[in-house]
Amino acid sequence: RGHHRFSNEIDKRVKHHLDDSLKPPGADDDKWELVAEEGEMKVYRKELIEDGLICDPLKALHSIKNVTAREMCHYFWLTDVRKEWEGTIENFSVVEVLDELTIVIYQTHRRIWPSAQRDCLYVSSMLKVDNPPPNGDGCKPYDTWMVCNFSVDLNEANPVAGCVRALVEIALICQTYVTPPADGGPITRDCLKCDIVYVANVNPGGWVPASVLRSLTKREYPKFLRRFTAYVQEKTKEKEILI
Ligand SMILES: O=S(=O)(CCO)c1ccc(-c2ccc(C3CCCC3)c([C@H]3C[C@H]3c3ccccn3)c2)cc1
Repeated sequence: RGHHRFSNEIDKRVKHHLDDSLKPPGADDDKWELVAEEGEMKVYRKELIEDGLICDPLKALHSIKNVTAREMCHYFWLTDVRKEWEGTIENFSVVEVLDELTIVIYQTHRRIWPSAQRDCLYVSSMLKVDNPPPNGDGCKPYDTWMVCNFSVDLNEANPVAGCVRALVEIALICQTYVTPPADGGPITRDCLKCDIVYVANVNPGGWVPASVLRSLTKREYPKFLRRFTAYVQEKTKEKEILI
């Protein structure tokens, strides 16, 4: 991984997510509200208003079979396939390449009537976590990968006129669990499980009706997690295991 002007910022945010985001809700004292539950997927939210804007933190836990942490993060980070699973952005472009796993993305979101359209400009970095904190239930993950997306204030070349800049601080933290086959045979996809923690802190950057935004997030995050995880399972099922 190359060193660049955002390296220290990335390290700081990765440390924050490992110290804070990996904890399951309920471990810490603050009140997470379960807003959606479908099978292994649990989506939590906290109500938070900053400067009069709805900035509700979101934390989702999920566990999916047959894929690795690296594969989940790879397909989340890779812009070539972004449109295959991301249904709420209108357009995006890679503004800058910082190293082989770190880029800057500019994207516009579909407008939410009656508020103005939003755009985001953020660093997106994928990395393997070398020394993950031990998790509660005792069994050690095979490996831990993360994608960190956070807003930066750069002079975007040609922002879409009329957009209000939303600020994002997002992490996808994935851990692979491998159950070797009893007969000592090779590891196949049905030996794999990937536990996911997805955290999203989005500041809308300006006024959006509270009821509209809250019902949108309550619907869109579970939909995104359902669609994205199914996409990765489908995309990898005939492929060599990337671990
Ligand atoms: O995980 S990612 O990095 C994937 C790359 O795209 C990500 C996910 C979500 C967002 C985002 C940005 C803006 C908004 C709002 C704020 C006011 C108007 C738009 C929302 C709210 C609306 C919620 C939402 C949740 C899930 C999907 C889309 N929409 C979410 C940004 C990045």
